[in-house]
Amino acid sequence: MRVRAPAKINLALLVGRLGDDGYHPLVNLFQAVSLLDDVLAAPAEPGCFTVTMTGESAGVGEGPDNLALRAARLLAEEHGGDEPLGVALTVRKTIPVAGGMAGGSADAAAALLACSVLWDLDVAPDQLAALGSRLGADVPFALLGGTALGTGRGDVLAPVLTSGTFHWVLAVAEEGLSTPAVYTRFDELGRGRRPEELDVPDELMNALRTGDARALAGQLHNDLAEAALDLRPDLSRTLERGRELGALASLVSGSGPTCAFLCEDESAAIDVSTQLASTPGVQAVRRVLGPVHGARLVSPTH
Ligand SMILES: C[C@](O)(CO)[C@H](O)COP(=O)(O)OP(=O)(O)OC[C@H]1O[C@@H](n2ccc(N)nc2=O)[C@H](O)[C@@H]1O
Ligand SMILES: Nc1ncnc2c1ncn2[C@@H]1O[C@H](COP(=O)(O)OP(=O)(O)OP(=O)(O)O)[C@@H](O)[C@H]1O
Repeated sequence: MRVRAPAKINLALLVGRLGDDGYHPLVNLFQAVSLLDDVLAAPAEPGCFTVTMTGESAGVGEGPDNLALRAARLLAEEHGGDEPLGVALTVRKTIPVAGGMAGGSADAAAALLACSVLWDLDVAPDQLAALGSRLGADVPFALLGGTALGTGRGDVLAPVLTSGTFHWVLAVAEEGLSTPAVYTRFDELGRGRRPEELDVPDELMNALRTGDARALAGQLHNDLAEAALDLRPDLSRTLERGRELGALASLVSGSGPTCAFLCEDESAAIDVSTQLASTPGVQAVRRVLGPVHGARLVSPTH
């Protein structure tokens, strides 16, 4: 079974004050984009769970902490019944590791879906999402895809209506950033919002509904950007460079350090992407579209 799952961009990320559970209440407007990881789930001896990482996966271990492996084990524990199960997973990564694009979450989501099909388990989508949220706050969105509003830890999702396709350019940084470290710096800066400040503006929802990239550009917002830039001041040069090159807006994706640039159309995105590649600190540039679907099975020949 082969499942493909998308990376995400946070169109709006509003962050409340740290809760007693160690998490922040969020208003998290996600969009899935066409940068995809692939997880292949092949039969293995009962009780045998393995993962092999391929592609751009430097720094990700193949041990018990691997998110795809944890997802498979969790699914077997909770829904596997009495028969011992096993799986040999192979992950092919294109989503940057520790890039603020939920790559680990995409792998976990893909592994949940691939194993549920491989093992022929009767698990409903909302049950998979519930398992996913135990693995990471971004996992339920990687299952759902599209454009969606996340509340709670970002894992309680409601789909959002959009028209057309948005053109994005991504600048992948040379080194990743740790999500907990960015949240900790956010706390140190004392920027947590009061509950009444956790709300998405109507203008943002309207821009998505009408597919108006210019209007959307004026509404993109990430509360974690200041903390990410504080840890990685070099990112401000990348953000600035994208705007100089004609992007409608630039933003840090989630906890960073990937920067996302919204472009008017395909030709503007080609211009931005070709010229951005030479910016110091930028390791790779990717041109992607959003929204795309969440984790889904692909035929073995793809
Ligand atoms: C920054 C985002 O990517 C935006 O979508 C997410 O909020 C992070 O999602 P994630 O990496 O799937 O998060 P998890 O793996 O569940 O948590 C990693 C760490 O991020 C912090 N965390 C995450 C989500 C949240 N609502 N509040 C938090 O404070 C916590 O320190 C947690 O220990
Ligand atoms: N299959 C996996 N793919 C990527 N990272 C994994 C995986 N399994 C475990 N990890 C670990 O998870 C951590 C976060 O990696 P990830 O690529 O998901 O970061 P991220 O995109 O910044 O996350 P997010 O945007 O959800 O906050 C890294 O320390 C990485 O080693």
